[in-house]
Amino acid sequence: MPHLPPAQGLGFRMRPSGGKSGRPAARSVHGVSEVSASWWWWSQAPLQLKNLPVNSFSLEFLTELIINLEKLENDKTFRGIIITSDCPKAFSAGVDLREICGKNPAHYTEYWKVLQDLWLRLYLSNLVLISAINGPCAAGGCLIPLTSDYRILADNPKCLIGLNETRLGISAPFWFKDPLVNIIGHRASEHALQLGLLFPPAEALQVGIVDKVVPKDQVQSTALSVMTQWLAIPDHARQLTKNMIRKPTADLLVKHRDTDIQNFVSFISRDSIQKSLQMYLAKLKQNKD
Ligand SMILES: CCCCC/C=C\C/C=C\CCC/C=C/C(=O)SCCNC(=O)CCNC(=O)[C@H](O)C(C)(C)COP(=O)(O)OP(=O)(O)OC[C@H]1O[C@@H](n2cnc3c(N)ncnc32)[C@H](O)[C@@H]1OP(=O)(O)O
Repeated sequence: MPHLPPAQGLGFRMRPSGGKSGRPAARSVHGVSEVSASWWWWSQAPLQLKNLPVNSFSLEFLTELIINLEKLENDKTFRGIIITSDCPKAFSAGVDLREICGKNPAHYTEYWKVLQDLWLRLYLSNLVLISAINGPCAAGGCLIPLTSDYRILADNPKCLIGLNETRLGISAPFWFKDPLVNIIGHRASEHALQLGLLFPPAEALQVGIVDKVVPKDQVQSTALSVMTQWLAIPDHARQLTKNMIRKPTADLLVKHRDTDIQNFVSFISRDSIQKSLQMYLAKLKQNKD
């Protein structure tokens, strides 16, 4: 892991709500983020993503997320995580475009490798992962939902979800496409991916990219109730089954990850792509005004 300087506004929060176990809240500060590990409910941890303003995946944020997931995975008292956003504007805006614009090939290589690491850790996690999606998530912003076991989306027209890469003039990586195919099927994925569809809640539910749509103020309580159902299953049986179903998909990335990195680095280093990225970033800033 690279050494990371302290940063403000970056972190993950595990919010206490009068935990049933009676355990005292543990609070520790690590490098870039403050992690307050408390018990909210027996063996489930709410993980709130907070990289203001839009939870874009900076290298630093990705690295911290991986470290925190590893800690939860190794802490045998946790059996599941509810992942949500603590940023009002988005669940996640995906790849942080500043990480892939105006940097050098070594940086792009490291960035893509860490993004792959996060995907692998999530996709093969032994924990029950539930995405409580309380904001928009486009393209790379779908990484966490697509690698989760269950997705709950807030019923708000701003909460668009989907792999819209083609609309940005790029193609989704195969390891984004594969989980989508596994979730919504081949034909629906062809349609969604080629057209770069971003689904509003009702359509997202219909196509199956999310499992439930509920009013925004019920996303957390619904996630808790779904988690209770999943935790009623013995861990070892559920984990073996999850692994059996997901391993072939994960193995594809493991096998092809070096080639995938090379392809990404050579693509992103092109002058034409760098120019498009600069224009897209400028457009995002203009839209704000
Ligand atoms: C030509 C484009 C090419 C893009 C990629 C090229 C190559 C990559 C190759 C392969 C990767 C494939 C797989 C993954 C791809 C991705 O994830 S690409 C990123 C996809 N995400 C987006 O396009 C989301 C863009 N953002 C938005 O749509 C909106 O910001 C929003 C999340 C809906 C929130 O809207 P709003 O509430 O109106 O907030 P603002 O638009 O004002 O945004 C606030 C600030 O956040 C900055 N920002 C937004 N998204 C990103 C981002 N992805 N990376 C970095 N920064 C981002 C935005 O500029 C604002 O900044 P300032 O406050 O103005 O400084």
